[in-house]
Amino acid sequence: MCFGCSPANPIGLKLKFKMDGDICRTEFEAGEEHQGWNGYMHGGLIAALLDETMAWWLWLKDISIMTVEMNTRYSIGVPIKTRLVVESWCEEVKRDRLYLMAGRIILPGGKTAVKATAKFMKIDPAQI
Ligand SMILES: CCCCCCCCCCCC(=O)SCCNC(=O)CCNC(=O)[C@H](O)C(C)(C)COP(=O)(O)OP(=O)(O)OC[C@H]1O[C@@H](n2cnc3c(N)ncnc32)[C@H](O)[C@@H]1OP(=O)(O)O
Repeated sequence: MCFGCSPANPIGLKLKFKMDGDICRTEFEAGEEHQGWNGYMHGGLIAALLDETMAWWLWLKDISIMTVEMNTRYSIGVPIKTRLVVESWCEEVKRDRLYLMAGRIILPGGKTAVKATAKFMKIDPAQI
């Protein structure tokens, strides 16, 4: 029951993903329960949004992976009760096992609030 994407997880983000060319995209609106500072989304949950969106770029291509490293650059506070667009893409594949991914959160109006890069390692699907 994935915290990011399962429709059955009562406290999950219930994200749904679509590929658009080589971009994986989802939308999310944070509520009061997702706050850190008043009015703004919690940074750890922002990282979860990006982790999940980068992971789904790979899942949608039937690649079983786990996150092994992630870096997040928070440039603008992410307001709650605001429609966010989250995008991910693949930048490089090393030795057919390590996927260097990137993602961003876009605010209404088009500004990028948060950027992330991460490494995902291909695993045996039987491991998960
Ligand atoms: C229905 C749909 C649901 C869909 C549901 C979608 C859910 C998505 C969830 C989001 C994704 C997550 O958050 S996943 C959860 C968070 N992540 C984790 O818990 C991962 C924990 N880590 C692990 O379990 C392990 O590290 C593995 C299995 C990933 C890899 O272990 P391993 O197979 O033993 O690999 P290991 O020997 O360590 O490393 C292999 C090679 O990669 C190199 N390597 C290792 N780490 C790195 C690194 N960060 N950067 C560079 N290189 C690295 C090593 O040096 C080594 O090089 P060489 O010696 O070969 O030269």
